[in-house]
Amino acid sequence: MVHEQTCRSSLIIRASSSCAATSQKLYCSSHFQASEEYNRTFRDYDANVAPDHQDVRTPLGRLTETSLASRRAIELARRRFQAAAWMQNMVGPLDLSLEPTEEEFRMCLMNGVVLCNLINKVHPGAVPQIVQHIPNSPDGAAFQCSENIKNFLLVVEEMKLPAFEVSDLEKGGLHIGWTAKLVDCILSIKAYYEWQQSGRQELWKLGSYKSSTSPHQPVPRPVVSCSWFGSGRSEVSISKSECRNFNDWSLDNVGSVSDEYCSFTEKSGMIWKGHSAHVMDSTLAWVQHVCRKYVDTFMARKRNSRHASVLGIPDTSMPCEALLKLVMAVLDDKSPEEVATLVEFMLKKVIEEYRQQSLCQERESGQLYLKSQTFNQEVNFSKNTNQDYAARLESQSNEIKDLKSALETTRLQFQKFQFGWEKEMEALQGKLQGLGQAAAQYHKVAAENRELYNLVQDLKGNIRVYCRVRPFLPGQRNVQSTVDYIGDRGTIAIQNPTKQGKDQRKSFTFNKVFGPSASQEEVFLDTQPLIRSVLDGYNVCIFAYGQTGSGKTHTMMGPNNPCPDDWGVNFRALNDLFYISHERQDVVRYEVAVQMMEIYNEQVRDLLCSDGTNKKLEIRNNSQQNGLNVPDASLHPVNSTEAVLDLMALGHKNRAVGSTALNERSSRSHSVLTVHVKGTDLTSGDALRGCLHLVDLAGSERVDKSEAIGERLKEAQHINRSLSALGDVIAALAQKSSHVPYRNSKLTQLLQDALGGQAKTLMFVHVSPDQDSYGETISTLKFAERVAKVELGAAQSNKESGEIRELRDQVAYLRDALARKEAELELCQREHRVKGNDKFHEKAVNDMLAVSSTFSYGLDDDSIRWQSHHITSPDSRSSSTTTSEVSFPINSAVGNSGPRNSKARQGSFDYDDFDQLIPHPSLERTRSISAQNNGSESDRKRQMKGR
Ligand SMILES: Nc1ncnc2c1ncn2[C@@H]1O[C@H](COP(=O)(O)OP(=O)(O)OP(=O)(O)O)[C@@H](O)[C@H]1O
Repeated sequence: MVHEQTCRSSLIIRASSSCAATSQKLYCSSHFQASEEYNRTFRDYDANVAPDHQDVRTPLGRLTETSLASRRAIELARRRFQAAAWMQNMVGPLDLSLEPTEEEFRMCLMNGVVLCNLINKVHPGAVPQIVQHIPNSPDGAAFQCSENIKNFLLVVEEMKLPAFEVSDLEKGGLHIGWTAKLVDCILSIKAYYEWQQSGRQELWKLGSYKSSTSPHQPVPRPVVSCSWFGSGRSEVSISKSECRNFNDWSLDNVGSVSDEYCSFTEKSGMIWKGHSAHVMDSTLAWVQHVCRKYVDTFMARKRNSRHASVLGIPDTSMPCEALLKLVMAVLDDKSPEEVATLVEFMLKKVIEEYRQQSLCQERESGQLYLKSQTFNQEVNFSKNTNQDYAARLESQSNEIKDLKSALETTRLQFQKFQFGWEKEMEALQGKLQGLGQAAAQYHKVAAENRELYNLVQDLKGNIRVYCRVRPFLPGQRNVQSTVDYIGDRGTIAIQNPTKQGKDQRKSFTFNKVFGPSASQEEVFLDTQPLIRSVLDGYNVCIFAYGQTGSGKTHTMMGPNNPCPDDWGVNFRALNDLFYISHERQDVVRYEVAVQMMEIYNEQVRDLLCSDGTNKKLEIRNNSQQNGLNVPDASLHPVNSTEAVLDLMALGHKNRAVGSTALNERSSRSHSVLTVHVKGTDLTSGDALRGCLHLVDLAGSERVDKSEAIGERLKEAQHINRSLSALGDVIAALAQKSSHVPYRNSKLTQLLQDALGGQAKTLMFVHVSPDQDSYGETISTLKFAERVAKVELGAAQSNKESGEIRELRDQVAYLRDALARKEAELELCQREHRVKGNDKFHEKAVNDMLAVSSTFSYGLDDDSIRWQSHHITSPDSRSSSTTTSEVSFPINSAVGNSGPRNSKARQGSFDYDDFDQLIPHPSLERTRSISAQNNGSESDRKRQMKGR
């Protein structure tokens, strides 16, 4: 079914009858359903879209020619604007507004330069030479115009694009739309250009193109399938650009397809050709009215979105308006029968299309909805996150505030404490000063206390005698004891079972008597104060006396491998010594050293000699420099009881031990452990010396009873002799004899400084309860009683002031010098005797002897004496000597500074040698004193020098 119109291109639509029938039904249904809504929305349309043309619209919606012309004018204007915009874009900038009038549009194109540039842009080189403006030439503009436009139109013609007349540019028009051809031409170039840009994948259907014989390149015509009307059954061939967007399908498109470039597709069976607009008859007007109503429905829906859900059509008016125009153009030349079918078909297509689009949009909106949901969730999440962050931030800022306030509080508290501490420090400083004063006072009081303490000890007696009765040994049970009674006040009664009457019982009194059951600790208790005296600078001697097997070693050492309870006096004394020295370490610094010797057969042996040679030692009581009586014995510094015990173990190993008939362990030597203590007062710097002799004497048994013979007899005799000498010394001390026989035995010689008046002595007298030992017991107790009655007078501490030390040094120095000179003199005398008649040597010796002097000193009367012996004859055997003596006092006693034997205190020296060898400042002082006291001596010395 084809219908053609002559004045304009016509659209030929082929549709199947079945489609038409279906469309008819749809149309009727939608018509009656929408009639009410149409009447309402039509009025809205008149008010919004065409308010100036309400007078030409009948209640049934008839359209007049005026309204169509008006719409056409609008459409033409839109196409013009579109063309102008595209030209600006392609070859701009142009002297052309966005919405140019038709005259402006013509003026812009009139010289043809824009057109040539445009065609060259689309088809480069299409117009090889563009005539530019020729100034100062009256015909230049006309020439330019004709040449450029002619060339442009040639190219357009070759490209089979819609052209225009040159006259269309040369003069303006009086009717609306006189630039329509110009606009059509531009837009067709635009369409071609866009097809070109798309890659030419579709056919260009706007017309045949010239072959390669054309001076320009062939331009293929694009064929664009528009899916606007359905899926293959019906298609409308139209410019691709005009189908790109549904909104673009406006009156411009209608105008475009109204030209003859709309074509025909065999597939769809529909042909659309351009045709001229005619006045429609009443049927057509009715159809148009229906379309109009349809359009107006969308308009109303645009304003009221709830209608969109009813019809499922996109909420836009422009496509509907374009559709209306299209329908009007299509139905323009149709018969009423054809119109009905065609319209129904078209409406059906429209509805389907819109439904599909609606579905797409729903899908899109669904996706959009999902996206928006996701987005909303993300927004909510981020909002929540932000809220969390904000909450955290707030809590952190609150914490910071709390911390700041806590810091401030702490700072204030610290300041408060600091202030308090400063106050306390001041108070403490005051207290410290007070304590310092108290400490000084304490030292003073402590010193006084020490003096008082030792005074009390002195009052108790410097020789104390304690008696200890040994218990019966295992196996001696049921044996009657000789000890009859032991009283509280140091009384012991010994009974003789073999005698009767007053001779049967003898009593003795000592400082204390310990019975057989007395423990080691009890025995030591009264010894303890003496240990303190050692540290105060006193000499202390503790010795155990008694017959063999009476328990001396047990008291002093304890049994073999003793437990602490069985420790003897030695262990306990040393323990106390170190304990007290440690207690006083802040006041006095003590140095402790140990010697251990034995006296065996009147020979002194070193028990701590590391090489085990047990060499014999000399006792030198005048060795005052270091306070050692036996300076050659090894001296071991110690700082603990354990160290002393180790040394004692070594000493006992070296001690000579033999067995006798009385006691297997009986030792036949006196053991002497001497602990030397040297203290330095940390405050005053005063030095003190003390020593503690711990003596385990050999057994005092009678020789006949011990049944010893040979070597043992000799040992026993030595032991008895030394014990007898000890008794003699004690007796001499008791009688205050001027001579005390210390040198009668090595034992008394060794213990001389501990037995004299300046020492404290404690003797443990041991008694065996055996009846067999009665005689020994009585003699032992008698000896002990004699000792107990000795009054030594006040003990003296070995403290040295600076002056005493100086004098002591001086004396020692002089003694050394004397010893040297004596050795020299003896050597000379020996030589003289050898050479006999050698006059020369004789004279020399005589000279020397003539000036020799003997220096003697003594401290007994707190003075130093100086005696000079002048030899007047060279023959020593017949020489006569004159003696002069000088003595001068010293401020304080030096102590036991030398032997009382006058021989030991004398030496000879030469005055001249004395001057040369002894440049001692103290001697100068001595000599000056000597000179003052004995002028004749110095005179004589000068005479000797002169000679
Ligand atoms: N008080 C005591 N308690 C218990 N046992 C003791 C006591 N005194 C001594 N003995 C014991 O008596 C024995 C002889 O003692 P000890 O060896 O001490 O005598 P001694 O006088 O030292 O003899 P010696 O002169 O031969 O050295 C030892 O077995 C000892 O254990």
